[in-house]
Amino acid sequence: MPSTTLPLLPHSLPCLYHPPPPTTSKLFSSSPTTRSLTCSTQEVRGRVLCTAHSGGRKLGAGMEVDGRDMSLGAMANGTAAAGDGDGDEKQKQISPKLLTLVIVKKGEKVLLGMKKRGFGAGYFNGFGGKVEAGETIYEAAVRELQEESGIVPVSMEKRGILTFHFDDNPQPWEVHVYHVGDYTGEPCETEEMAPRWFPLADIPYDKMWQDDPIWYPEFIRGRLFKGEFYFHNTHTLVSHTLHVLQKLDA
Ligand SMILES: Nc1[nH]c(=O)nc2c1ncn2[C@H]1C[C@H](O)[C@@H](COP(=O)(O)OP(=O)(O)OP(=O)(O)O)O1
Repeated sequence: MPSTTLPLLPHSLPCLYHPPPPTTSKLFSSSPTTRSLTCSTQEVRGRVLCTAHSGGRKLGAGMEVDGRDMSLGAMANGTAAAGDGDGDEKQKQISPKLLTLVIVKKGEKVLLGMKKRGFGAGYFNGFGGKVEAGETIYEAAVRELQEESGIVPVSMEKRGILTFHFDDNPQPWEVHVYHVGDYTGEPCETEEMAPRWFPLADIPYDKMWQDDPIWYPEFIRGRLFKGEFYFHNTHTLVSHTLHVLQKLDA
């Protein structure tokens, strides 16, 4: 079937939104998060050794379990830290960086932006970015949408939480995905994004992050979802889990 790609939005349209000057302080985490990992144990010379796995990946080994109920956290250097469930981690965990991603879906089409600079440049994606100090995730989602596409949501609801793990970055990214069905203003090209409408049947997955073909279909079906994605060298998807939910707990 011939492609029915919709035209690019006019480049010359001035964006009405003028972002405030950048702030220097950024919020990189909400509260410390304990990730659940699989721990297989074996006895070695009278001591119990734990090997931690998450998403099929071995994270590390060498922890001694002394009979208490232990929880494990993934660490920067790929090892595991132990706590007894009351917050006394022996090593500090790396909390995920919080980000937002807003996808505008109206009728049978979706608004994506070609990322012009920074992380993910060259990919089509929704609009979003890092949650800054002093703002809620929802507020960050509204701000990033406005900064990157020039539009303001009339209604917006959270649809998913995706966590991206990288073997070349110790800090996971927790991306909160929102749906906008109605908005005010006109999408226009900004310094960061060049917006463009795509028919739902023609989403350009070959020019998007490798996880997108896995969860976009659930987003398009109107479902709630939570996923974990593991990347090699930032861009190559190695493994994942994705769960469709009745309710999002965060
Ligand atoms: N694997 C992935 N799949 C996906 O669909 N979106 C991803 C993704 N990894 C990151 N993203 C999204 C999350 C977020 O909306 C965006 C990355 O945000 P940015 O780095 O552009 O943040 P900022 O706009 O705050 O950037 P700066 O102002 O340049 O620091 O890419």
